[in-house]
Amino acid sequence: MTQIETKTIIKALTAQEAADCLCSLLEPQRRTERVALHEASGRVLADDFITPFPMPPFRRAAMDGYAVCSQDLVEAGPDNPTTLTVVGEIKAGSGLALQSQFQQMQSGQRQSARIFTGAPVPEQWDTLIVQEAIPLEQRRLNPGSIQLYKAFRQGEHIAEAGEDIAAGAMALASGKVLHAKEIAILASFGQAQVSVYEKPKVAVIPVGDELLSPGDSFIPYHIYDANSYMAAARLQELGAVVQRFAPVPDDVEAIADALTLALSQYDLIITIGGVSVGDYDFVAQAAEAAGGSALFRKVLMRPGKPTSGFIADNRLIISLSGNPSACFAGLELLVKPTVLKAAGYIDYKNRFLQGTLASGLDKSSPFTRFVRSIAYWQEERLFVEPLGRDRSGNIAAFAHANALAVIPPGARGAVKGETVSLLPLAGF
Ligand SMILES: Nc1nc2c(c(=O)[nH]1)N[C@H]1C(S)=C(S)[C@@H](COP(=O)(O)OP(=O)(O)OC[C@H]3O[C@@H](n4cnc5c(N)ncnc54)[C@H](O)[C@@H]3O)O[C@H]1N2
Ligand code: MOO
Repeated sequence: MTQIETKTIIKALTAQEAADCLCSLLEPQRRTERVALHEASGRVLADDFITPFPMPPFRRAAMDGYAVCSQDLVEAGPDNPTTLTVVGEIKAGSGLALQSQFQQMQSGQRQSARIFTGAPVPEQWDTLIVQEAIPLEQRRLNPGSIQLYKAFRQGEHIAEAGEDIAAGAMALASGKVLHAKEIAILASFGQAQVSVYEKPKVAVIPVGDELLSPGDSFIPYHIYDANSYMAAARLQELGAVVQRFAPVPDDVEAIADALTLALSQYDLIITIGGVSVGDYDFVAQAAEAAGGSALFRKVLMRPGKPTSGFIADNRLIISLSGNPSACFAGLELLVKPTVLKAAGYIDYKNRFLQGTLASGLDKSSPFTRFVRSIAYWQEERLFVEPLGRDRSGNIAAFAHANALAVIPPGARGAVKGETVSLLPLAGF
């Protein structure tokens, strides 16, 4: 991570600026490991993959039919059938013996071979005629020869060695996320293992005297810690290894101790709660006690205004608000791009879409609002419908939301039919 000059610290940023600030301070992931190909899904490729051989690896049949020399057929026509002798059969998996078997063949001898999709095509033949071009009856009655009534385009239905990917080509660049199709490419080249970036290790520290962990006996006027579970689940989806800490009480020393421990073992630290302006909001003090300096102490967004960023020991601490919706917004807007970058993604920034507001919002806000909404397509237009009941402490709208609608700051809110940006969420 790059060293920060304390004098350039900015205290309040927009959500985009805060995400950019965090990402700019992260060095790209460098630690790598080798994993079995069948366990590589979702991982990020650490080295460019240079092909060790061409693909296809050999000249092969793309259809079931007959291998022929196109030259033998140049004079074939409706009134001038040309007969070729079928001298053998080649199927997929036919080995080297095949090459010698057909070595003697030359063009002009009017010879062909029965051949099947995926089989190697010996050099002597340059064209494949699909079996449908020859009547079934004729093939059955006389499998030893074929009669043709027209010429065929040279090279038809033959896949040349390397026509898909040449040997020595960069088939996949480092930073590529390995999904099914990338894994298919690596498997095609016989790679049983692949070098990927290590998953970033992230600590999640919930803070608050009121917090119980799921499974604890209920205590009146306490609440169950929902946010650290939400954060851990999201971080895992994003490719991180997560350690969820037990809730830490509202105590500077206890929070600072948890941060110090986390800073010694994890790449990135997420705290939740205790970051606003109340007398018992100690996260900022604790971050400083643990050696951190503030990058920003407010994000100009709703929900999630108290979201803060710190840097300590060249590691980032992202402090999310305790209100579940605020925590959620912070996860999507700030933590997601940061973790993706930490995981080695090249393309880690959030992508916003444009949609039409399906209903108006007359709530004003001095900051940009990120409103839990349902986005849907109708007649090729993208609409976005705010879900309402969007108080930051509420959780009911979570289950339905598949987007955050971005409502610009201002006194008037937004009107139905207005074009707004939206951030797609899981389920869109
Ligand atoms: N006088 C002011 N008060 C508040 C302001 C302000 O500007 N002036 N900002 C408000 C805003 S906006 C928010 S958001 C909250 C955020 O406060 P914190 O981030 O410090 O969060 P807490 O106070 O610790 O908790 C808020 C709320 O969320 C519940 N919570 C906390 N942790 C969890 C968890 N892990 N799982 C589920 N729920 C959690 C907590 O019990 C509170 O109800 O501050 C406003 N106040
Ligand atoms: O900014 Mo707070 O996160 O709205 O409730």
